Amino acid sequence: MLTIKNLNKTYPNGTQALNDVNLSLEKGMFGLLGPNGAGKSTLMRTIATLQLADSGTIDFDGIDVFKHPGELRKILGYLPQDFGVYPKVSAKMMLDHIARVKGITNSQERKGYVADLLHKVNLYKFRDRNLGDYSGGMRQRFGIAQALLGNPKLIIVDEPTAGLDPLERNRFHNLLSELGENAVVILSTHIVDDVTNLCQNMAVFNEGKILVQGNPQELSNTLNGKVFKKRIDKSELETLENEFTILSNYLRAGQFYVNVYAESNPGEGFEVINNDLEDFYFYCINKKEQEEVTV
Ligand SMILES: Nc1ncnc2c1ncn2[C@@H]1O[C@H](COP(=O)(O)OP(=O)(O)OP(=O)(O)O)[C@@H](O)[C@H]1O
Repeated sequence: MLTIKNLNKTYPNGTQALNDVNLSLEKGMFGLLGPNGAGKSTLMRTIATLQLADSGTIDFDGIDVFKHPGELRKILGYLPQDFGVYPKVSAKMMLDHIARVKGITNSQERKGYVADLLHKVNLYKFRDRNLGDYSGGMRQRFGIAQALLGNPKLIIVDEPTAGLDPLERNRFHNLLSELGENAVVILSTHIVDDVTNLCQNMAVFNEGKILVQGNPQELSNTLNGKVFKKRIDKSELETLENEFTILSNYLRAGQFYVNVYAESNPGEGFEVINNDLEDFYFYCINKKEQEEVTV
């Protein structure tokens, strides 16, 4: 349904944010996972017709997105990374306004539609509260409501859970997971758990490039038996870095650990672990000097 071919973008300051991006997506939740500065927002904004690429094509259900941006906008729902709200306007009034802009001119129809949406994102109770008085999680749910206006076929959400507490994040996840049943949903994030929890399909993205694409569990499984953990003294880290492919270092209950990638047990003190998507993600990012990750 969404096909991106040979997409390139270099900003005037010389930063190459998109480097020959190719992607093919069908209905469902797709996770675009990458570190800060990888180029995720550039890709999201380009798909959402807010900026142009230097070269390449994007096709959604037969619409050439660069030639007919207006056609795409009719079926697009977009929650940008920096989603601002008018603080002195209520959720109900704001959604009503956006619905009118999106062409729902009949006021009775609009009223019912907005009420449905507010129920869906669990904000009906707070419909008359000013958006400026919403919590971060409520604002994000409002953001989803506005992105859902007009039953979009393509939904883009850019780093939506950063800053949400675990409860709000859960609520937000439940809401997002419903969307993938009827639309192509692209979730751009640097939070590995969001992708593990929500997505059937994902790509690791870094330095403007898709490093690998596939099912999160299957990708993670490719490292089975090859990730080893060791408790170390923090001072040993530098030496270990020269010797091994370190995926991550972290604290657990005040103790310092490293996760290492190796074909077989690298030696004393190391134990094989039940590796997860985070290990796979770090593995890909560490391999950044390579064109593509072989799985
Ligand atoms: N308007 C711009 N002009 C110049 N460089 C830009 C512009 N927008 C983004 N960049 C650069 O392009 C690269 C990709 O940025 P982008 O915001 O797309 O990444 P990202 O993956 O969304 O990062 P983050 O997770 O931090 O939001 C970065 O190096 C960034 O500094």
